[in-house]
Amino acid sequence: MSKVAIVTGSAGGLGKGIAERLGKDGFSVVLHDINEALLNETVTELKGKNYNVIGVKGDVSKRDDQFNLVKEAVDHFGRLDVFVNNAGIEAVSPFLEITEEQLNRLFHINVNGVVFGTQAAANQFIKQAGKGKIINACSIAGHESYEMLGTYSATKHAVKSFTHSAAKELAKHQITVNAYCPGIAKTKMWDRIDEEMVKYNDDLKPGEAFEKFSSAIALKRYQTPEDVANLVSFLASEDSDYITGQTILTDGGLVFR
Ligand SMILES: NC(=O)C1=CN([C@@H]2O[C@H](COP(=O)(O)OP(=O)(O)OC[C@H]3O[C@@H](n4cnc5c(N)ncnc54)[C@H](O)[C@@H]3O)[C@@H](O)[C@H]2O)C=CC1
Ligand SMILES: CC(=O)C(C)=O
Repeated sequence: MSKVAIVTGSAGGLGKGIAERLGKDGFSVVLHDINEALLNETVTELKGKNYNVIGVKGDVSKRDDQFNLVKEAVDHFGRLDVFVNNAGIEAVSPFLEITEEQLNRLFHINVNGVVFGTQAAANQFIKQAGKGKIINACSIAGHESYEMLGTYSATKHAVKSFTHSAAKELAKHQITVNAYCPGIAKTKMWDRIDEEMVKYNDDLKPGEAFEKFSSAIALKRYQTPEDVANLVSFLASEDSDYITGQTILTDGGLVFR
């Protein structure tokens, strides 16, 4: 029986790249997203490449949706081995303009989502007599706090903290909890960040915020979903069995810790 992985927010962007890589690694993969139309498209695309995948629509910020996601995975594939808390959203604004709505929206999805996903996956791993891997999307913004991305950076610092505490508590079940911390990847998320940064700075033209951030990368190229998937593939494999509670940077040399 092949191993089973769930990847949240995998209809597009980094999540899609991770789902495809885990499929290539031999996992049966449950794709999950709030965007049902895009999710269906991606599931069809990956099935066309002969990966063993299904799609489940849901919202990571809703605890019931996360438990339902794990149930659907187990009903369909019989077990669960890896849960990737990938879904996340951004917000761009000066600190003095951060609103209650922005704080609630980002924390609900980026932080509550990771907590609920971890709880749902860990419950299943414990039912299966332990062992399992939880892998969270953190960011360079979980190590460094960025101007105009204050709320987003705070949520990623919270992801780092929950990665540490969950790793400590779940280790007795042989469950590992780690996080990948990407740098600057050209997904829809960065298209939106770039667009918003232009609105707040008359000197910036479209594309320039992305270029400015990217130009500081030591390896001199922006990140692809495959770069991120390489690290997640390792964290999902037995080669990472002795690693837990780590938030690992994959950023081409941008933030040095
Ligand atoms: N793109 C980048 O440069 C970086 C991204 N990250 C993190 O990587 C993760 C993926 O980012 P990207 O692929 O760039 O974003 P993206 O915006 O391109 O894709 C995110 C996916 O998550 C889905 N999603 C959004 N809210 C959801 C919800 N409530 N429930 C379920 N699905 C939902 C979206 O529909 C979309 O398909 C995020 O957690 C992000 O914070 C971290 C560092 C850098
Ligand atoms: C999008 C992101 O994670 C950044 C700017 O670090």
